[in-house]
Amino acid sequence: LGEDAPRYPDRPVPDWYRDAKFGVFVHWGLYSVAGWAPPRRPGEDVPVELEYSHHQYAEWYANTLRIPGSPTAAYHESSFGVGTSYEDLADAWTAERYDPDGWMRLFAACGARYVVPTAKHHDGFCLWDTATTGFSSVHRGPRRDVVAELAGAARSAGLRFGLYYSGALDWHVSHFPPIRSLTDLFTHRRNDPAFARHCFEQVRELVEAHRPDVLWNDIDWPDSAKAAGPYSLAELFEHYYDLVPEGVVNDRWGVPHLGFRTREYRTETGTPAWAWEATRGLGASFGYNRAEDDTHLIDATELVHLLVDTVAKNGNLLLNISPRGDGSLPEAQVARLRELGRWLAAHPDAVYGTRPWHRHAEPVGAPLRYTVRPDGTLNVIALDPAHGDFRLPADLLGRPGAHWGEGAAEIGPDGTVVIPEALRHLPAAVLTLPPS
Ligand SMILES: CC(=O)NC[C@H]1N[C@@H](C)[C@@H](O)[C@@H](O)[C@@H]1O
Repeated sequence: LGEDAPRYPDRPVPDWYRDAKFGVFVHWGLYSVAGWAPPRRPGEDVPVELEYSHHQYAEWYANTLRIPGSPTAAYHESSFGVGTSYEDLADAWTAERYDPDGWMRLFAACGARYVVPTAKHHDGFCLWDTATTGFSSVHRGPRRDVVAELAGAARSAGLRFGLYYSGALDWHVSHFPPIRSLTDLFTHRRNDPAFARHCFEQVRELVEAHRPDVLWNDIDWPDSAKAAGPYSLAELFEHYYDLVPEGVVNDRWGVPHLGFRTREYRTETGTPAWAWEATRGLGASFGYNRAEDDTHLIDATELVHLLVDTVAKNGNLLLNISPRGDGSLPEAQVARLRELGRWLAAHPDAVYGTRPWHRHAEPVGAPLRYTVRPDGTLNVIALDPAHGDFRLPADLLGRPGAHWGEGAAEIGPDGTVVIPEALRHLPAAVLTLPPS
């Protein structure tokens, strides 16, 4: 790092974050009004040359719409007529069914411990009462300070409140051709001091007004803010941590300062020593996509397995929900969240407050995952109880006091563990072993 490289703080990830394990991401914005992208089922891919013209992320609508011949361009024209711009949609956004308290009570009931809504996505539309632009939900459309309402509702529901911010892309104040490749993603973006100041001032407004427990920046931050000086990122971090001592940031700022690392639609292979977060939508998009149906969404059992696997690997799961433009929540998405919440409510000690064991799973054999409670109790989580009994690994044989939730477990001399009939319908069954 050159001599003008600023000094960044070195801070541990706070325990509240590591104990929380499960958060809800909320991608809601102007893009939710159109709410369309080419739907994609799990495992389906498109050739790399179509990656951007057929982008599955509906929140990329403003970019995809500008790619000539894209399905989104056709959808836009047929839905809104030739000559209607993306930004014209701001005045069509009424959010008439938006219920911040209802959202947050639902997320808390589904076992989330923190929530991260989008304050500004790549389209540049701000969801808070900002002095930096008139392109906001206070000046246009809903005419509501969405972020303020969500912050109040989240904390009333007992949730930690974080904010997503698009630090690299703001298509409202940039004038590039549409992004059509990964190369464009890094060249069609502003890095100039004026933009760096714009981003600094926007995030400072959010920090000072709402003291977010998480600052979730996306993609990168303007390069000119990465040297020492006014409106620098180092100054912004210092201000943030002064106001929010238990605050935590992610790893997408493009500087040698991070809190938790992020994996988007991906997982870690093993158990990293550092705190990390797996994030994904319930379908293939973060923003609402009206073209998605039940068959495009992860199913509830897979969701439980995703959470358990992530936690066993020292991660958190930040699971996204995509409200419609009117503020209602897609029923199929809510159903999956509730199913996950039911499992979590029955097995809280298998997840919350745990830390990884020395291995997260078995290399071969029954699909087991391990987590350790603060008192040293080992949770042996069977991911597929319907397929019946499994064998305890050798290093767990003979440990006394094995228990299922309600009763002692039956373990044969060869380690065979009989899964009680009553547990075989669950997405996962939890056997506990007292500290050895
Ligand atoms: C890996 C990466 O930079 N992803 C950017 C991606 N992040 C998602 C959480 C959504 O907000 C996408 O719209 C965004 O482009």
